[in-house]
Amino acid sequence: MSRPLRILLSCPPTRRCSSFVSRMRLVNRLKADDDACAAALHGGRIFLFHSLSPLLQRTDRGTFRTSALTGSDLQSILKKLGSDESLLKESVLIGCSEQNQAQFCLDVGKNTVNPGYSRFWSCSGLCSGELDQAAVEEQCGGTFVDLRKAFFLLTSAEAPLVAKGQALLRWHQTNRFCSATGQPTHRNQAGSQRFCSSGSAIYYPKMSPVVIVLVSDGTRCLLGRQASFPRGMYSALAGFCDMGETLEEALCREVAEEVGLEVQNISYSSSQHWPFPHSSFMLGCHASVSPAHSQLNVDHSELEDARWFSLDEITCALQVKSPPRRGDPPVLWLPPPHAVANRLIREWVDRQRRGEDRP
Ligand SMILES: NC(=O)C1=CN([C@@H]2O[C@H](COP(=O)(O)OP(=O)(O)OC[C@H]3O[C@@H](n4cnc5c(N)ncnc54)[C@H](OP(=O)(O)O)[C@@H]3O)[C@@H](O)[C@H]2O)C=CC1
Ligand SMILES: [Mg+2]
Repeated sequence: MSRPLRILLSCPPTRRCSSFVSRMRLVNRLKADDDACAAALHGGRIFLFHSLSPLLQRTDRGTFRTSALTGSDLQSILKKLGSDESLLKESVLIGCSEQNQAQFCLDVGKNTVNPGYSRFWSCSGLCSGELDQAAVEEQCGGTFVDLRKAFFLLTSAEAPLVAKGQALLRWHQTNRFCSATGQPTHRNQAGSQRFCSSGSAIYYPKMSPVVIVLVSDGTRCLLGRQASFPRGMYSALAGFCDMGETLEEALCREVAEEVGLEVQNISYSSSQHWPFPHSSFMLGCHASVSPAHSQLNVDHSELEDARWFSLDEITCALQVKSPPRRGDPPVLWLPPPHAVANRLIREWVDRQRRGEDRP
């Protein structure tokens, strides 16, 4: 039996660690030490997924929150459902709470079937088999909700947690073979790495870098929509970075490709992990064009439409709380508060109100 983690992981007695530092060190240690990570599972909190949909609970106020079980509670539930502890060990580490409790995600749906999933605990095909969704929901008192819906039902504190968990679970489910040798890969206990069984390669979870930019001409901001967006929704321009590009190069290329403009005055705002459709690392920026060079030439193979919007139009759109329904009059709808696009738009509005963005 391992020593209690709090002792194992504490800072040297002469130096007091801040709680942030000790949490980061706890996570780092659990990634490196399979035994410590397996021990942490029992006292940790585990967020359940079924076929990549997170388990949510409805609160008394009708809102939704994530539902995390302790390792021991989950163990009893798994036992009741005819499963065993080896399924618990397929959990992946996603972080650590402010109370220094390790946080994990576990998919009990059909994608978990992966004989030899763990490097240290051999599993037969059966032990990592799918659990019945309705039976798990009943035992846990929650509902598995598609991530696209769940992400926007949760608060901005909880949404990134399930997004990260789903992205990590998805990465494991789609990286079971080494792309160099074709051999199966195996994970460490935390799920922060996969190893080729031939010993020739280590793989780490990946995100694709995406630049997202709100272009301003001083009094208006530029938003575009793809045909696949929900009705009425426009967002900041975005695009995947090409191999070898800087953030600035990717930004200038994307704007040139999509709307035919040359931007200047690029400034970085903030970033976010975006789980849709796969894992992207969104790098949010502002940029500008002069009003004399704001004529759009939209590439309709990329965007259904792109337009300049005034401060009044954006201010009204920020008040719209739900997407327009079929039959409703056309209304501009902006990406929801969790999206970095929304943050860029709000920053632009603030700057306009302070008169900072005008030419
Ligand atoms: N969080 C937020 O606020 C927002 C997030 N986004 C996200 O930004 C992402 C990128 O925006 P989008 O305008 O679609 O990007 P792009 O303008 O780069 O166009 C997407 C196309 O680029 C190609 N592509 C190149 N590299 C990749 C890669 N690594 N992964 C996937 N496709 C690639 C694909 O073309 P092909 O299919 O022809 O191969 C794809 O259809 C989207 O996933 C979107 O969800 C967008 C707006 C707001
Ligand atoms: Mg794009």
